[in-house]
Amino acid sequence: MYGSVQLGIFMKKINSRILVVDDQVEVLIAAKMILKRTFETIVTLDNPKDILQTINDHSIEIVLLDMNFRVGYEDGKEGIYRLREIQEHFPQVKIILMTSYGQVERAVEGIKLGAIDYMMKPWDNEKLVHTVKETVQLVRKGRGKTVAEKETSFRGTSPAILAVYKVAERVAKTDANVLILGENGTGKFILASHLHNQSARRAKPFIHVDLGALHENLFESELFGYAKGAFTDARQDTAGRFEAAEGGTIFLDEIGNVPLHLQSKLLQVLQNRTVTRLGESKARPVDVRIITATNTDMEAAVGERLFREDLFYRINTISLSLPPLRERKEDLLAMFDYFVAQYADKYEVGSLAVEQGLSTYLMQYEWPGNIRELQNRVERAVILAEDGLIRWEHLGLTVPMSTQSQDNVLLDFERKTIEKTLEKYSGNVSRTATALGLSRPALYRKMEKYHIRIK
Ligand SMILES: Nc1ncnc2c1ncn2[C@@H]1O[C@H](COP(=O)(O)OP(=O)(O)OP(=O)(O)O)[C@@H](O)[C@H]1O
Repeated sequence: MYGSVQLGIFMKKINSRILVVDDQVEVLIAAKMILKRTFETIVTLDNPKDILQTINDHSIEIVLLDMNFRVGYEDGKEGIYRLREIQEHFPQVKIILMTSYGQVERAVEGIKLGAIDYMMKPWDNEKLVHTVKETVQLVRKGRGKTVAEKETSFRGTSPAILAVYKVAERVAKTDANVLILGENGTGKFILASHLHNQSARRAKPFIHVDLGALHENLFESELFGYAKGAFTDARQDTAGRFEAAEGGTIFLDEIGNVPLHLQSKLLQVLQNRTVTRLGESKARPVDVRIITATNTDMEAAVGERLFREDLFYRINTISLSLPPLRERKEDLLAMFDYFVAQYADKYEVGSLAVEQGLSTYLMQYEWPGNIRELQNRVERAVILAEDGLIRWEHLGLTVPMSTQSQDNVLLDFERKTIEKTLEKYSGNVSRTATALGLSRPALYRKMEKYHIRIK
């Protein structure tokens, strides 16, 4: 019943460039056969010495890297060496390690060094494809971070964000379905992964599915899986994302985009806690926590009958609303500094200063793209900054100038900067003045103006 109509759709591959490195040619052939069904470009290599050149020649995004390349040297050291080499030259490339029985410790060492994941050889085909798909998503979303890094993300101290995270801490421990609301770029993904990481399910998978990016025709097979022969291109039994998340959490992003006829299928899964693969009649139980997110007004969508009310109530046991950045401006400057430091580190540009008065403009701007926009603009600015100074024009923004409130923000910023710098230099006025690019008398005048005393 899922025959030829879907053939064309299933032949559409994920656009990604993947390199598999292993000294055993059979392994390369097998990996290529499996991966090429799903991914666009698969390059294989049996000599690790050519890795860097190959990554460069094919603009590789993901490397599946064996850990041993010579008979008699099976301690995984060479894998670690190659991992470091790739990271040094191509820090944006994501690496999945392939390891044999008995070498998990070495693979874990690799994860600590920044590899995204590891696969045991001989691998399970479904898991291989699944892991690579997850990594493609990380590449796409620019989130090639390890779990540890995600946890260190900047949260802020504004009442608006603290309130959300206070509820989140309580909710995380439960299995309640959570609906995260918020404009694009407000940190919904970060919050969802935080909920998972704080839950008892943390050691199990966290599976992110962007329903907004998922073609309607792929919805069922992707989420629920399919049996061999269910449609022309279904060459083997394949688990869907719900099964992949077994024991863990599934994060259904952009839930508001699911068309009505598919909402009922989703509702069935949520109600029965079972999934039925396409082409099968057997219902398989799944133990999965469900977190959803959207930037659409769900109540309005329910009112307009675009979203099923029963499904809405089921996903909405608890809802958490992330404030837009313009409503948490208390966090803006600290978050700006956080991203500057992060990108200065990434691009190895040393420490960067910020043009005087820049914070005024930052505070004036509305940030319609929220944290993502701030992050992207800072990245751009760090790249464009000259002589160690970030200027307004590096951000590529235009904002009207010179109102009373802007002046106040500017003064406030200046006062805080002086206080912080004095603190940093333990009240030493000469060193503070030098750090701020002021003469000592000028600094004293400003300290007097702001009533700053040395503690
Ligand atoms: N608290 C935070 N600390 C550091 N970075 C953050 C924080 N919140 C969000 N970001 C960054 O901002 C960007 C957007 O965050 P995220 O993807 O979680 O938002 P979103 O609401 O899921 O966006 P969208 O709705 O567009 O998918 C990401 O690159 C993320 O790393």
